[in-house]
Amino acid sequence: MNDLTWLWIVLGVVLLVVVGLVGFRARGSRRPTPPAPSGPSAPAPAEAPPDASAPGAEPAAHGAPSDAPVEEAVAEPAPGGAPALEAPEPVAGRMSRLRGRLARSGSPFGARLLSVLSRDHLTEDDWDELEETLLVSDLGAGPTEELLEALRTQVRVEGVKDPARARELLRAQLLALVEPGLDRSLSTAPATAPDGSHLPAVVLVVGVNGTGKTTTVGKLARVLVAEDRTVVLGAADTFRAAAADQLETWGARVGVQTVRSDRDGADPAAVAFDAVRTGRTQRTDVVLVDTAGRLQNKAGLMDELGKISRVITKEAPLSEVLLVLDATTGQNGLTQARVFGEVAGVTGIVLTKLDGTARGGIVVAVQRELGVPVKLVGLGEGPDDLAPFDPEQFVDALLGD
Ligand SMILES: Nc1nc2c(ncn2[C@@H]2O[C@H](COP(=O)(O)OP(=O)(O)OP(=O)(O)O)[C@@H](O)[C@H]2O)c(=O)[nH]1
Repeated sequence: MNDLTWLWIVLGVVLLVVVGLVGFRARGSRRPTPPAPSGPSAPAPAEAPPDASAPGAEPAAHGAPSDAPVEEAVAEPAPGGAPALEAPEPVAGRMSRLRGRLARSGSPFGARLLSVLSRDHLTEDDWDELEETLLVSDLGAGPTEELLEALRTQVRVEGVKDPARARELLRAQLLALVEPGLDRSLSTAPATAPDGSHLPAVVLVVGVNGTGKTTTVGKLARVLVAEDRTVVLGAADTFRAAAADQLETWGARVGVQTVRSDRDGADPAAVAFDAVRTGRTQRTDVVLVDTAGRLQNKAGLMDELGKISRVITKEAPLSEVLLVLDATTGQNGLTQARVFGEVAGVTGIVLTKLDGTARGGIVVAVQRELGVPVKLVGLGEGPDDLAPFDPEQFVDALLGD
């Protein structure tokens, strides 16, 4: 071989190495592609400019951490190239599966109550201890007073002879406060319009930022998919840039389409409208609409939620308005609940992060505050850690058995 041949061989090898390196880097930086095509971007018939100057408007500082668990959990690509669809866990039995986490929201609450109640002769100090324990659990002043009154009467009449009887009394009283008779079912059945066209059930999800709305919409989509319902998601949280991506990722994992806008700060009502229209034309059972949760003045909130509801109801009636509340925020959560209750016509409460608090009494307080039932509870960051609320299991978990 002469010198020229060697030169060609060396050049060829260098070229191969360069091409290989470029290809490797390009593959490493690609985002996972969802299996379902994303929905049409909202045509935004009445788009408003981003309202960055609104009172209380703020960049969502928690955006990054809240996205992390979803992105990490994207399914591995199937052999065909598209990510494999996940099969959500069955809904029945979820609360018992998550009972260990629920128990954390009861202890030491239940244990302390039982230990005081089982004492031989209850002194005024014992009753004070009971009252303090109940108040610390976020049960609220009214329900605490009612519970103590009922217990005092029973103790006076029949006495409490043993821990088993104490537990029985306490269980019955706590259960009564949680109101087991309330209708906690979700209205997710589609209907037919007078003109014979299809009307999906529309569920609007509201609440302040960071409470877990987007996560809850994603988990709820899985609940519905597990029940063989067809679902469309509407990413009407156009305020936080990553929210639509986060929602789309949740949907893609179970083959659910997300309707979103291509533009940050697009009119949320336009996106919500588009999602519901998509649900109508595709004859979907349920449309779940995520909204932005910025804390602002009541008038601004009323305007925004009012517009979203009006625009949606041009297409289909609202079946549910779910208020997402973070169980760890205690009395602050109740103040938020009051405002949303007044402006949004809430039909049910989703209490998230019950796994992260020892203050399970909030269930009672928030139901009293709004006069609507807790329908779902969030018990962790896992995709299927959302369960229909079951009062009996909840009280049993509080008391531990
Ligand atoms: N431990 C626990 N974490 C939860 C639960 N629900 C949601 N979270 C976490 O709460 C954080 C905020 O959730 P998001 O769904 O982004 O909250 P958001 O209300 O949509 O926030 P905005 O889009 O800013 O309005 C995320 O890290 C979630 O993983 C729950 O039940 N338990």
